[in-house]
Amino acid sequence: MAVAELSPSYVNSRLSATQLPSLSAPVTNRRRLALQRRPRTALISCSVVPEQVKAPVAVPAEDSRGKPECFGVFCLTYDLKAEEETKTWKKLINVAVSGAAGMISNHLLFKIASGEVFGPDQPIALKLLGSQRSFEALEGVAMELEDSLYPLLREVNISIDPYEVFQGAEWALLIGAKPRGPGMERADLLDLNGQIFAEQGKALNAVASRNVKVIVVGNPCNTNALICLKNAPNIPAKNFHALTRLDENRAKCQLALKAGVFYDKVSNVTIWGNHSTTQVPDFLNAKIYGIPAKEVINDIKWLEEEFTEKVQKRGGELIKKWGRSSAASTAVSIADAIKSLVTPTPEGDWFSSGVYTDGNPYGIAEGIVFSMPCRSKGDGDYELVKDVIFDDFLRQRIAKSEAELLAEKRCVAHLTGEGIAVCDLPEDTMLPGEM
Ligand SMILES: NC(=O)C1=CN([C@@H]2O[C@H](COP(=O)(O)OP(=O)(O)OC[C@H]3O[C@@H](n4cnc5c(N)ncnc54)[C@H](OP(=O)(O)O)[C@@H]3O)[C@@H](O)[C@H]2O)C=CC1
Ligand SMILES: O=C([O-])CC(=O)C(=O)O
Repeated sequence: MAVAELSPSYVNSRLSATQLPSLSAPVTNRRRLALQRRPRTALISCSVVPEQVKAPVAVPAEDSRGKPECFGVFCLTYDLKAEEETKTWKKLINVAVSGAAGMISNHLLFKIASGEVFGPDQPIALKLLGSQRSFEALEGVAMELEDSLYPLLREVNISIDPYEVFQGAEWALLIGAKPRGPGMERADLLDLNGQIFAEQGKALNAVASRNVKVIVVGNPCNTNALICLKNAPNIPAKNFHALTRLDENRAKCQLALKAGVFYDKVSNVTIWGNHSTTQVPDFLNAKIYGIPAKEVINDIKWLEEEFTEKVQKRGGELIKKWGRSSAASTAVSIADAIKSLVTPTPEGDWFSSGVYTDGNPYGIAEGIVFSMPCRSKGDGDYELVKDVIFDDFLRQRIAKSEAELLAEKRCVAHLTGEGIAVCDLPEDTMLPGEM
C-alpha cells in the first residue's frame, strides 16, 4: 500500500503529541494544558482508500476552531469513494467515554472500535474524557487505538473538558469515578462522585445530542445516574441508565451452573434495584429452556440464600482472587447493554437496566434510578416489561433496595436541586465489590 506523504504541519503536531515529558520529568499543570490545547495551524486531509491514496491536503485552520483536539492519525480525513459512502456505511456516531484511561475503558474502547457493539457498518467517533492526572495515559490509549487500524474508527479526540468531549454526543458512557478509599464513608463517596456526575450532567445538557443515551457505570451508579439526569433537564430522563447488566450476566451464569446447562438457555433474568449488595436477582420470573427456573432448579433454599448472595457479592469475591475489580466482564456487560438498546429484544425475553422509575408499573417509588426489566425495538429506546409476577420474598427484597436508594437520594439532595442533604444511609449499604 502506498504511503501518503505527510506535510510538515502534521509531523509537527504528531511529534508534540508523542514528545510529552516522561513520568519522571516534572510537568506542571499549565504545561500539560498548554500541550493539550496546543493551537492547530492546520488539519490534514488524505484519502485512505486503497490504491487511491492522494497527497494530504491542508485544510484552513479556521475549519478546526471550536472543535475538540483530534489525535494523531485521526486528524486525517477518511475520504471514501462515492460508491463506498452510499454502499454500506451508516452516518458517523459520536461516542463519549469518561474514565477513558481506566481499566474498564481499556477493554471497552477496543470492542466499540472493532464494530462488535454498534455493528460492522457503523463508523464511530470516540471522544475520550480524562483528567490532568491521566492525560498521558489517555494519549497512550489513543496511540493503541491508532495502532489497531480499525476501519470503523474515524475520529478520536482526547480532552479533560466534558463540554468538549460531550459536544454532539449520541452516546455517553460515564465510567470515570473515584473509588471508595480506606476509611471513606459512603456518604463521602456519594458526595465526591456526585459532584463529578452533576458537572457531567450539566455538560451533557449544554452540548450533547438532545437524544443522547447515557450509561452510568461509575459507582454508586444508580444515584450517580440520578444526579446526572437531574442536572440535564433538557434531555429525557428516560435516556439515562445505570449499568446493572453485569449483575444480570452474573446471575445467568450462576443459574446455568446450578442447572447444569449452558447459559444461552437461561432467559428472563431481572436484576431489581440498586447496583449494591441489596440488589435482587429475580429467580421467580427467570426461565431455563423457557421453563420457570424455580421448577428446573427445584431448590428454593439455594435460590433464596446462596444464589442471591452469590450474585450480590460476586464483585467482592472476584476482587479477593484477582486483586482488582471486574474490568473485562464489566466492559462486556456495557457492550451487552448497548447492544440491547440498538437491536430488537428477542421475542418473550428482556434485559435489566437501572432506569428512572417515574411511571413504572410495579409500584416502585418514583424519582429514583432502579434496575427493572426492559425491552427495546432496537431504536435506542426501551419500554418496561409488564407481565412479571411477584411473591412476598421478591416484594420484600425489592422494598429493601428501594429504601436504600431513597436514602441515597436524600443524601445527595444538594446535588439534585432538591434541598438540603440528609444522610441516613442503611448501615450495611455496600457496593458489590466491597466485602
Ligand atoms: N456498574 C457496574 O457494574 C460496575 C461499576 N464499576 C465502577 O466503574 C468505575 C471505574 O472502574 P475502573 O475502570 O475499574 O476504575 P479505574 O480506577 O481503572 O478507572 C477509573 C477512572 O476514573 C477516573 N477517576 C478517578 N478518580 C476520579 C475523580 N476524582 N474524578 C473523575 N474521575 C476520576 C480516573 O480517570 P482520570 O484519572 O482520568 O480522572 C480513572 O481512569 C468505578 O467507579 C467502579 O466502581 C466497576 C465494575 C462494575
Ligand atoms: O464495587 C465495585 O467497584 C465493583 C463493582 O461494582 C462490581 O464488581 O460489581
